[in-house]
Amino acid sequence: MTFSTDKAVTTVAAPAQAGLHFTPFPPTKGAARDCKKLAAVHVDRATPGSIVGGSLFETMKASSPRRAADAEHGDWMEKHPSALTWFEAALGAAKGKQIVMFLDYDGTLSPIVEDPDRAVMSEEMRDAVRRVAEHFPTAIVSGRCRDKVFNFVKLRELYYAGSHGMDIEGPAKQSNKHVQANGEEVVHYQAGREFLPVIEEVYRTLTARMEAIAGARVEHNKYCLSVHFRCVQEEEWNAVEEEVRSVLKEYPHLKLTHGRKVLEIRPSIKWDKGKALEFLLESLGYAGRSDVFPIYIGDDRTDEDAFKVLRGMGQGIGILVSKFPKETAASYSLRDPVEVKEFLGKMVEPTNGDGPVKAA
Ligand SMILES: O=P(O)(O)OC[C@H]1O[C@H](O[C@H]2O[C@H](CO)[C@@H](O)[C@H](O)[C@H]2O)[C@H](O)[C@@H](O)[C@@H]1O
Repeated sequence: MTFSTDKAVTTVAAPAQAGLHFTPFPPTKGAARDCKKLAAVHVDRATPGSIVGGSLFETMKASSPRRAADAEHGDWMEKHPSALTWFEAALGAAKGKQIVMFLDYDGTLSPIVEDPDRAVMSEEMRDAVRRVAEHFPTAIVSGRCRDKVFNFVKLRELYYAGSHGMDIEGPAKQSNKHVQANGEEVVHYQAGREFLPVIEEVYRTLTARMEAIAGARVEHNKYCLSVHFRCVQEEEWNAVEEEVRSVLKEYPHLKLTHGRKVLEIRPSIKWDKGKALEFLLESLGYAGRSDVFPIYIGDDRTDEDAFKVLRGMGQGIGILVSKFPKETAASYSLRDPVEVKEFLGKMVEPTNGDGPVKAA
């Protein structure tokens, strides 16, 4: 079996020359979860003597970052050059245009850690994001629910698209305005509200089922759920998947995708991070304008929907955060959140007098 909705990411043709490329909740109880401690209370659910196989195991092996031979890595870097090394080229096409920044959270602004509740971002990163947002409209686009990602980022001036873009809010601009009870005008959008009771029901069922699998946990992200198996012994990954699939059989209007050691359950609606990017550009009054240059930085499969939208628009750049070659529709790459911070810092450095880009 394969994950039905986690579509294979488009492999993109190599740019002729690097640089000329595509200008083209509830919180868990108590303390941090420690994978080693959880492994110690591991209950063996694998069939004795069985070879671990099947979809999840195979898919994870296939999609997990892996070390590549130097030549393979070199080829990949030619297709997806470093946005730091090729900074001038990457941002050259933005000259005179309005940059709009889109930033994924986990693995992009914060390093991947075992306990999702502890994926905090550094003060230095917060400063870098704050400074970028002083110059360009900036949105955080995350699989986490909006409140949770806001509590990590804590910057009111940003737009937040939580639950994989299904729940969007930010300062009011051009369109999609909504007047709140306190009279404040905000950009506001919620897709799939009708799914909230179903998501709640599945959350309760899955949480109960996962109690039998050491290290597994279910995270409530309001419009979607994340079933984490980072702390589950590899032999049991299939058990996690089987439990999830057996529950989802009863819910044909929910779909299953996967990210970094996480299974993600969300409503089967045509809404994703790419749609959120389009919605935000429209809300800011930039829909259909050729003088806009969106930059999207993300590390995970769900970010590919946004990279593809940028490719389709032929405007802006997608930047994949990865140390290893991965299939991606992004044009450029950065190795890790440390490089993301550096890139954000460079974006607001004054260069050539008026800088490479038009300020917001
Ligand atoms: O769209 P994102 O902001 O990247 O959110 C995707 C998922 O991120 C989180 O899980 C991932 O990060 C955790 C903390 O580093 C890590 O423990 C986990 O293994 C990763 O998959 C978040 O907890 C999920 O709810 C998001 O769906």
